[in-house]
Amino acid sequence: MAPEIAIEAFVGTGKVPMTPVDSDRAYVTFLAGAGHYYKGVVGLAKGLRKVKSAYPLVVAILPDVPEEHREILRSQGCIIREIDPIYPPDNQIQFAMAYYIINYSKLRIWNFEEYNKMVYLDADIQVYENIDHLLDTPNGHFYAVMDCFCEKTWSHSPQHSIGYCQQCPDKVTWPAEMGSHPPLYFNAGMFVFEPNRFTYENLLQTLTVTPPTPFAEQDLLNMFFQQTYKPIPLVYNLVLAMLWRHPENVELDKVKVVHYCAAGSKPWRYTGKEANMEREDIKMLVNKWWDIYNDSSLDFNAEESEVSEEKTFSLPSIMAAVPEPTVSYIPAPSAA
Ligand SMILES: O=c1ccn([C@@H]2O[C@H](COP(=O)(O)OP(=O)(O)O[C@H]3O[C@H](CO)[C@H](O)[C@H](O)[C@H]3O)[C@@H](O)[C@H]2O)c(=O)[nH]1
Ligand SMILES: O[C@H]1[C@H](O)[C@@H](O)[C@H](O)[C@@H](O)[C@H]1O
Repeated sequence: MAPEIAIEAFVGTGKVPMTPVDSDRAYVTFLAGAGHYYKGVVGLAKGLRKVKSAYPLVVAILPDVPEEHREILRSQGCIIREIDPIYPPDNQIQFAMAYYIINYSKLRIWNFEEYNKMVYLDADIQVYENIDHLLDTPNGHFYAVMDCFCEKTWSHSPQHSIGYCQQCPDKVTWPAEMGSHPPLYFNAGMFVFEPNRFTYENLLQTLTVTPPTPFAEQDLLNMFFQQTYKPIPLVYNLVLAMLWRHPENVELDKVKVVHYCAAGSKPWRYTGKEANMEREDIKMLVNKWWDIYNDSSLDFNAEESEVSEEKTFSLPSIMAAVPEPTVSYIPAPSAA
């Protein structure tokens, strides 16, 4: 049976609010390392400007991001929020990608209590239509898009082993002999959440007693928010593999948010040589990303912007009052 998708709240009219917006709402992304992901954040900041989002983009940033990258992000109007890394308990585990270990640090965003509601977006995401209405969704739920289990990064999973995917649950049904049906599982590249200190501490506490698993913080978040998770339509996070795995579920012209997560699809690394990367729809989406990235008319203009500078400058003083709970640090492999 197809799962219930929470669409009633999505009245996205395409209209952009003209009145001053709540300063306790924002978009947030996460940045680690000295590689090229900062380009993703630049692209995202420009993409949000292009769709006339009324809310700022906060960047949860790890200490290993070089100063010149931080400077570029500031010059693009991003609000830089320093975070410390978070690592899971020590364990011999093979992550789906070795660098996923660093993604546990994303959990710090629950501590951004100066915001009541945020939309999290990975740096390899681009927003092509205004999605500010996601910040009007009723509180008390964790909103995200259901993932697909068909790519080989999922080969560790029982779902993948029998060819089951929640995107087409009737094609291969879940066999009774494999136990109870697995709960719905979301992709953690995009989600709507409420920062909250209690949730934050609870998440970190849960992490200390949860052995790491292949999809790192994505698995942890799925477990933690299982009861409050509400699936939202895939137009809010098109995981690219959906294009070749479940084309019948995708209406590309309606997609608002594209997630360049398929192997070889990150626009700043795209060569077209990896599997599926020569598809016309992929080429079109990669070009569309570059068009925004290269569009200098979308560069941040402090005078035109209504993003509150006050907020930018008041952050350190707010956060100075909030001590970070202790977690263990270990060196992480870097993502190219
Ligand atoms: O060196 C890095 C690696 C990651 N990131 C940040 O972490 C995010 C997640 O990394 P990927 O985009 O490479 O991850 P995928 O899209 O392949 O993976 C999926 O699984 C991951 C499991 O850790 C996360 O949950 C992620 O959000 C989800 O989309 C990036 O977008 C970026 O914001 C960096 O800044 N630098
Ligand atoms: O959640 C995962 C993740 O985003 C991976 O990067 C991608 O390869 C998978 O297809 C997806 O299911």
